[in-house]
Amino acid sequence: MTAARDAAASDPGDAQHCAAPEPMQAGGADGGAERGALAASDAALVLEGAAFGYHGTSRVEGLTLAVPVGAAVALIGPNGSGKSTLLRGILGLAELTGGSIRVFGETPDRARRRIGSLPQADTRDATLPVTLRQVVTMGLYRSRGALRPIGRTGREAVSRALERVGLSAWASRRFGELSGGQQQRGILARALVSDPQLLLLDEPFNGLDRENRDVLLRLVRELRAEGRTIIVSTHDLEIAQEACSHALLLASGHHPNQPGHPAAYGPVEQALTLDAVQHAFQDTTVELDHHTVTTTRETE
Ligand SMILES: Nc1ncnc2c1ncn2[C@@H]1O[C@H](COP(=O)(O)OP(=O)(O)OP(=O)(O)O)[C@@H](O)[C@H]1O
Repeated sequence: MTAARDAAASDPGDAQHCAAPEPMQAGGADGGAERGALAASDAALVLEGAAFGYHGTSRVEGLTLAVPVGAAVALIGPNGSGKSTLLRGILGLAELTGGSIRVFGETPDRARRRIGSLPQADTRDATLPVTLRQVVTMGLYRSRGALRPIGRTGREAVSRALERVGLSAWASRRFGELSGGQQQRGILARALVSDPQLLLLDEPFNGLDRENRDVLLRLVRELRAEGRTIIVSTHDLEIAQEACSHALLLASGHHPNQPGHPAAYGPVEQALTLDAVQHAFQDTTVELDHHTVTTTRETE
């Protein structure tokens, strides 16, 4: 295995496998120093003791870190450690159950127009009778509202987004007729159409074939080179090493109902260490070399 995908299939809630060491400080891999050095205006995201969850219950907690503008952060952790919940919290869709959050110095609700997001593939309905172009156009509704006509500028933005992900020729196709990888790129175009400064990508590489994976990897690098900030959750640690400047590792709680917590945060080369990966993926054997990070369940 060249990724933590299989490890992530293990049950994070099994307390026997979760005899975890005390959580490392999120700033442990230089995150603290970085946070101190970053003026609020240089940070795309600042979390101070933040916790996020649902119905008053935290699902991920203890997040104290700053993400510099222009960083690409790989968000890594086993199933249930709270990756999606954190991403939803940044969008203002999961409750802030503790601490504070600032996105470009604002609350998530106020910053929402500056954020583009790609949700997990299994949260989409591909049966809707809409074309790819219509799906991408939906990305403009957040800033303009669904009832206001899109106009020429909007149509051009949609065309540019489609071109960017290499799907111009497929614009009139029904979304559900596209392959999984093309749908993924289409949703990325929807996220890009409003020219966001912060992109939240929830496991965009899951289930992609090599070609679509490479297209997406290239896009992540390009978007970052344009100065956009990206937070991408992934089970593929190679992607973190290939395309990201920073890594945030989340570990599961010690018991099924305990929230996840950060195991490490910082520049990839400092945060993505064997120790930190082992801490995050507690019931797996992890190997790390210059090129690949391999995890294997101990039971295998
Ligand atoms: N809408 C919700 N309401 C209540 N609990 C939720 C909701 N969504 C997720 N959870 C719970 O929050 C915890 C964290 O889930 P989350 O999806 O954030 O983890 P994850 O790290 O993204 O996992 P995965 O890798 O499987 O996507 C889990 O225990 C999950 O059951």
